[in-house]
Amino acid sequence: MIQLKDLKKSYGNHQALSGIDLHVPEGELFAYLGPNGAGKTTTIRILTGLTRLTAGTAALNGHDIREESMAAKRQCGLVPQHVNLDSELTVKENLDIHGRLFGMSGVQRKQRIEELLTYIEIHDRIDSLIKQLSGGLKRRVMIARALLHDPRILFLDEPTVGLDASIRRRIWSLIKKIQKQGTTIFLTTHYIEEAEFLADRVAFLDDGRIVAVDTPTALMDSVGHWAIDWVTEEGMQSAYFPSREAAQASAAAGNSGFTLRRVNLEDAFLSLTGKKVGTSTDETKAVHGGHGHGHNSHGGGGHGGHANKAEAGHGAH
Ligand SMILES: Nc1ncnc2c1ncn2[C@@H]1O[C@H](COP(=O)(O)OP(=O)(O)OP(=O)(O)O)[C@@H](O)[C@H]1O
Repeated sequence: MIQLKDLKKSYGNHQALSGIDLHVPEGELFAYLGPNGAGKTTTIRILTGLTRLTAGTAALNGHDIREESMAAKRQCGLVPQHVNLDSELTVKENLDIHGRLFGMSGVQRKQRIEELLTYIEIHDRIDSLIKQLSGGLKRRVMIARALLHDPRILFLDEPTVGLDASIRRRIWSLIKKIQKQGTTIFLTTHYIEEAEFLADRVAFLDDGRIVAVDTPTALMDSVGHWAIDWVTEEGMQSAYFPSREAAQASAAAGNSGFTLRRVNLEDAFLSLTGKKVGTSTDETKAVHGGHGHGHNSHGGGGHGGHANKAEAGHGAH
């Protein structure tokens, strides 16, 4: 369980977090979604004891991170955004060092390392040097390292950034498997599909503030179910509709090319903030069309058909 009350963080005059309130119950997979600089990593760094909060309170499984910092730290494991394994050491040696830091005995370390490497399916690489591993395998070793002391809460900061789609999906399965064991998972991402696929609930973070917290479905439903996109001189525009038929009817009334697709979390974020979250890797959902459409009719079609502007091409990471 993670509890934040009015959490604030300033770096000099810059307020990175402006009063975050959150409750993540035990066993939940919670995604923290926001664009670059929104404050995702700062939140994780505070919760894992890597940086100090400026105001407010935070607790992990009831342990206040300031008053009971050691107990709070034992509750959690962290997989940081950037690979920070020792590349000249083997998988086993990297994990062993971490176990020593947590005061585990030699027998405990040996047993747990064997168990975890089997669990994450890289036991055959136990004696490989880190520098010989692919990006996906390094990420798995980092997850194993974070789980070594058997934490009840796992923080994953952009766990699949830079990995290709098939490797990303393997990491997603592993994350789901870890959650099934009862671990609370707090994950930051700006991959829309990652939050949609994995999360029980999602928080939208923008400029140090939470603008919405709900299930992915509820957040998407608040916008509509189907979207059409079209390009104007001002950039990409989108309109949202309650049904595919309504979206198609509106698109057919126009006179330029359009894309018909399902609404996603990016649309929900865009509706609330006017900004894009970041990178969408979804290649499959869009359907292209293009005849008879007047742009100004977008958004007028029925319930939920509202328009939004997004800068074309913005948001690549
Ligand atoms: N050590 C620091 N000193 C000064 N400013 C910082 C520091 N760390 C972060 N910031 C600023 O705080 C804000 C939040 O940064 P943070 O790294 O938490 O964002 P983020 O959502 O994790 O972004 P990203 O997706 O790029 O990792 C940004 O404006 C960033 O420039």
